Amino acid sequence: MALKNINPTQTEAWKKLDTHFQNIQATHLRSLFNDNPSRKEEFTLKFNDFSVDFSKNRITKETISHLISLAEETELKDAISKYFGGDEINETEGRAVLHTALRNKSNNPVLVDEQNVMPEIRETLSKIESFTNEVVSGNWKGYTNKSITDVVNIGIGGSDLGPDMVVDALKYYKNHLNVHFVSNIDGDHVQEVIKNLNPETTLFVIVSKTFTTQETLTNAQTIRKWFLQTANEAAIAKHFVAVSTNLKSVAEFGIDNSNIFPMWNWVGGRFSLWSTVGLSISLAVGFENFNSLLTGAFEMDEHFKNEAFENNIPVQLALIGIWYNNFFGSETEVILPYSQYLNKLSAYLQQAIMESNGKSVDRNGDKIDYQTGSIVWGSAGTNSQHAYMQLVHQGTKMIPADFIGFEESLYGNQEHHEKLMANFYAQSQALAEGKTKDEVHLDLKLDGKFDSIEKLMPFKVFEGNKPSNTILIKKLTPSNLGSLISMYEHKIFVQGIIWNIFSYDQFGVELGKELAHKIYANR
Ligand SMILES: O=P(O)(O)OC[C@H]1O[C@](O)(CO)[C@@H](O)[C@@H]1O
Repeated sequence: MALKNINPTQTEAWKKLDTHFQNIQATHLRSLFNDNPSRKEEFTLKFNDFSVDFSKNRITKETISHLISLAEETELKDAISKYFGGDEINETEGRAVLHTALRNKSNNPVLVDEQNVMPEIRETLSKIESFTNEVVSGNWKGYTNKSITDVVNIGIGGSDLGPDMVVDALKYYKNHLNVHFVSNIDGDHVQEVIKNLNPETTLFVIVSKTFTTQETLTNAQTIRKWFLQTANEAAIAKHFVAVSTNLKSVAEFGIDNSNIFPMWNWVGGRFSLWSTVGLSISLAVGFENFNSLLTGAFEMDEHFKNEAFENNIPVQLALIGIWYNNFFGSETEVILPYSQYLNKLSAYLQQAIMESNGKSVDRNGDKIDYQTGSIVWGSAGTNSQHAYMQLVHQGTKMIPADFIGFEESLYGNQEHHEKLMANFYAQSQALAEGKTKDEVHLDLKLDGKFDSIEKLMPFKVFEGNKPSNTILIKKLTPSNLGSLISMYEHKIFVQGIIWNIFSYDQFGVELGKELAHKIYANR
């Protein structure tokens, strides 16, 4: 069944939000906190090891209630059941959107065209498991009978960003295999990766859902040629595996049938790390950890599917994002994980969010006259503080922020962790509260060319009232990482539903590809 086609700006809730915005836009977060000493508790939602504090947002209970009405009027509930139920909600490509089935740990079947896809998913997972065990244990031998030491993932976009981000995020859980990523068509990228590798002990995982992507095929061919300088064709079977839906083209590349890891059309590239695209993750951290990642995602799926909107973390994140995007006119969001392990999270989310919701026609094909997908950026704190946070604190733009932090560090270096978390809390507090003239007076010393405190004052005052979410998680485990990624995936879904767009195609990237092919052919 098709998704409903409802213009959000024509809903009653939108009109109420418009009026409510006029009333609340000048209200300062300081006064919201002063007026309600239990604001933090009232605006915090808990789930497993997660505690998500929404209190530093420019919202009241009334805002939330209008936003929930917006979700109801745009029939989010019906959309959620179509999403999980395997309906063809990717209508422009005629496909279901079922990355959630890949981590379905329940016994419930998932039907695509009336066929339960769970047996096939489980079979593929066991193929990932046995292959991972063979390689990690050293039983899998290369063409000179040596065990594998290095793995190279060759892919781009969703066939690179997800595995690369997760392998980096779970570095603490890694085994002895060195995992590398080649994505850019820039020949220097591939050269830098292979220059120190030994073909006898390297496994290449070619990841391409379509197996037509110029970057991936070019890099794979270059690596194949490099490999064949020292090995013969028969050795390819021991060193090249592929992940794809296009089994014919993979076979033509010369990859052994038993080395093909299938994936499915109903998994979007940017949501594919849970599928065989996650093979490099499983190789890097072992199948058990990969499976925990899936379980964590599944638990967030269940929360999202079953929890009432007012207690539903992805729904709240999405609604508050819409509040800033469509009423305050914010154009960007910054993602600030206070963990070096998550430094690549925002690069991953850029594709997930911007490729999904960067759309300007609605589900009816009509031009949209309201803002859709946000521009997403960010990197690990505290480095971000010494780079771009000046603009977030005192610039002219309102940039909602997601602070992501962990109660425990992995190596337990308490002094570092306490300093890290002091910064984590300080940033969101500074953004929310700012610093008033009176507070500046108390500690102002005259600097530079200024001969009076009054003249220096404007530069030292912080307006504050800058919103943020605080996502506090007990510890960076594979399972919690799975929940975190799944949380953002569902935020994307909810926003796409409310904006009345199709989130699961990406035609916007095709024109550039076509032109590049033409320019190359006519060079
Ligand atoms: O896995 P493939 O088919 O090589 O595609 C790679 C990427 O290209 C895109 O289609 C966009 O360029 C992404 O959606 C996808 O993740």
